[in-house]
Amino acid sequence: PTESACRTSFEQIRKVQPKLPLQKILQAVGAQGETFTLKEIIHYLGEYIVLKELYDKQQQHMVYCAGDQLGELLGCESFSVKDPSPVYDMLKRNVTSVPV
Ligand SMILES: C[C@@H](c1ccc(Cl)cc1)n1cnc(-c2ccccc2)c1-c1c(C(=O)NCCN2CCN(C3CCCCC3)CC2)[nH]c2cc(Cl)ccc12
Repeated sequence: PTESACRTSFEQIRKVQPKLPLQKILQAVGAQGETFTLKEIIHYLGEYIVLKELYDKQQQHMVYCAGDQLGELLGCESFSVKDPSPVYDMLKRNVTSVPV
């Protein structure tokens, strides 16, 4: 079962514009352009975590982002991928919706 099954349709299609600090993180993993779907942003953030090895090799659901720009944005030192709320709260604060 893919996690996208539980994603709202909004995340699948509507484009949002990340604010500058989030945009910088997405660009670090090769994202191009100014607007993305939330699904794309989540995908890029996952790549970023892997690329910067922010996840715990033993407990791979734990992300330690203290000292990283991601941690600044999230306002936390670590989080579990099993509890997406800090990430979605951060996204709400760091994207603006693009008028249709
Ligand atoms: C369900 C999903 C998720 C998605 C959103 C949220 Cl708010 C939580 C959780 N998820 C489950 N594990 C991860 C994960 C775990 C460790 C390292 C990187 C990603 C993710 C995250 C994805 C992603 O796009 N995931 C798909 C393929 N991932 C599987 C895990 N894979 C890694 C597992 C550890 C070893 C390296 C590969 C990478 C590809 N995007 C994210 C972005 C953030 Cl801010 C946080 C976590 C994730």
